[in-house]
Amino acid sequence: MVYISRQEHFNAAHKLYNPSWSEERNREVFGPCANANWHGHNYDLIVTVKGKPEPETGFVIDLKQLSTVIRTHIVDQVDHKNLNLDVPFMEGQLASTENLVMAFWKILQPEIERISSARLHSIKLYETPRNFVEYFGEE
Ligand SMILES: Nc1nc2c(c(=O)[nH]1)N=C([C@H](O)[C@H](O)COP(=O)(O)OP(=O)(O)OP(=O)(O)O)CN2
Repeated sequence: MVYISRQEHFNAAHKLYNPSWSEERNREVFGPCANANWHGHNYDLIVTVKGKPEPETGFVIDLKQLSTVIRTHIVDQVDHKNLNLDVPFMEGQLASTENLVMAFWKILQPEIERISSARLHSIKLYETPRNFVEYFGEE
């Protein structure tokens, strides 16, 4: 089994805010991340798939095709957007890094299976160079 990864990048605005809480509670829990006028991040997204290299190509998956899938279904939907307001698949969810990777998994898994016999292994999302989340599809 070989694990192969593609990294993509996007910029997006958000705030961490629970609408069922008071302003004070949001400020207490989320601090400056609850700022009413939003803040932005330069996100780095790393998608890893696993499989056996195909004898005819030596590829587990064509990285160009993997990049196209990630860009079309994720990056184009979130880049230069407000994650709380502009992204239908995040509607009603807190725009945390954890919730983003889980939403990305639901979208990418079937798309990767459609183009390849490789399987999605993990999604890693850097919100800042020091804050990142990795998800393996477990419920
Ligand atoms: N469990 C989570 N905790 C936090 C998340 C998150 O998505 N999940 N998000 C945030 C903020 O949005 C953001 O990541 C915090 O930014 P910041 O404090 O500026 O982090 P930096 O790494 O840039 O700065 P340091 O100085 O290293 O703290 C908060 N928590």
